[in-house]
Amino acid sequence: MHAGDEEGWGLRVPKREAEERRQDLIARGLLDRSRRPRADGADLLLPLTEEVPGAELALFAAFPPREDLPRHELVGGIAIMQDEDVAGAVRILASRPSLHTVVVPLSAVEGEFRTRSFRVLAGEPTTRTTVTEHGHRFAVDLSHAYFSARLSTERQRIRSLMAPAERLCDMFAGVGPFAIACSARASLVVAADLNPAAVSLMCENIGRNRVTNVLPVLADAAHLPRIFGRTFERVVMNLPMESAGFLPAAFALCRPGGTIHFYTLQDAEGGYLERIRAFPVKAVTERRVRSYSPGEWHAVYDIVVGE
Ligand SMILES: C[S@@+](CC[C@H](N)C(=O)[O-])C[C@H]1O[C@@H](n2cnc3c(N)ncnc32)[C@H](O)[C@@H]1O
Repeated sequence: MHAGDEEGWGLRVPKREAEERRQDLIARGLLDRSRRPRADGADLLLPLTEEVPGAELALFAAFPPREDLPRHELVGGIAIMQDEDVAGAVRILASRPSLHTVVVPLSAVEGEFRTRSFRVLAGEPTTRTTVTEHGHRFAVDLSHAYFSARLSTERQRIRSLMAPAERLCDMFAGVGPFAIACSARASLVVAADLNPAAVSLMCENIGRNRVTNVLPVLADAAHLPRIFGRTFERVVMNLPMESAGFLPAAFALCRPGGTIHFYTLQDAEGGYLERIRAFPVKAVTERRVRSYSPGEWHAVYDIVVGE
């Protein structure tokens, strides 16, 4: 026991399941984020905000107050800081047992592959980590392939819209998070990307998640209609800077009555409606996904394809 340790309810979980169980407790509002999980042999005790079935009383240390830490974003076991602050990075690393590395970006998200370069400020010298999202585990490498944890709600939204046994085409699939999140509802998911590193990580993720109906394709999305024809009930286009140029390919892939989810960056409500209505469209709805910069946001247009 250490000075400052306090008794509270905890849930004992095997260490190898800890990240998944932690996410589940977060989703149910039961994880006490003010206290540090405690290792006990092959188990981890996760601190709880209240007693739940199977909980036990244990001693937990308090985390240093979060407001004292420099701003950062978490992707799996990696914290991405905004500024190059080595002392701050060391404190961030010590603040959570699940973290292995703290990095700072050296560039914006750039190039055809939408990647960034990073400098490691603390911890293991790697940009590779594992992200757990709604029961799936994704291998990601921040400097070699695009991944954004902020799109997890959007992935679940698309999944919830799917009818059983749909054929889905993810035109810009990255390491496969949309494709794999939606695979349980689909008969077939074709998941394409131009970046060989992204497709290689996607293959790893297909294996890790024991998914058997995702077809990874290393290809330019513009070529997909010639390979697969107009065979899909749903098409995901997540290349927000340049998706509009691929609308002809998306309409050539999506069957009448099917839906295209067109993600784009815009600075005016309905900014892309005119371009979309140049195609056969039965209905279209628009939503804000997240803000990008002052006056600009990522939007998604859900387009029901007409005859
Ligand atoms: C914004 S990322 C989205 C990745 C993924 N959908 C996700 O949410 O993590 C866009 C992806 O499109 C890929 N890409 C860019 N141009 C492409 C093209 N012409 N055809 C296929 N993929 C492309 C990039 O390599 C990148 O992985």
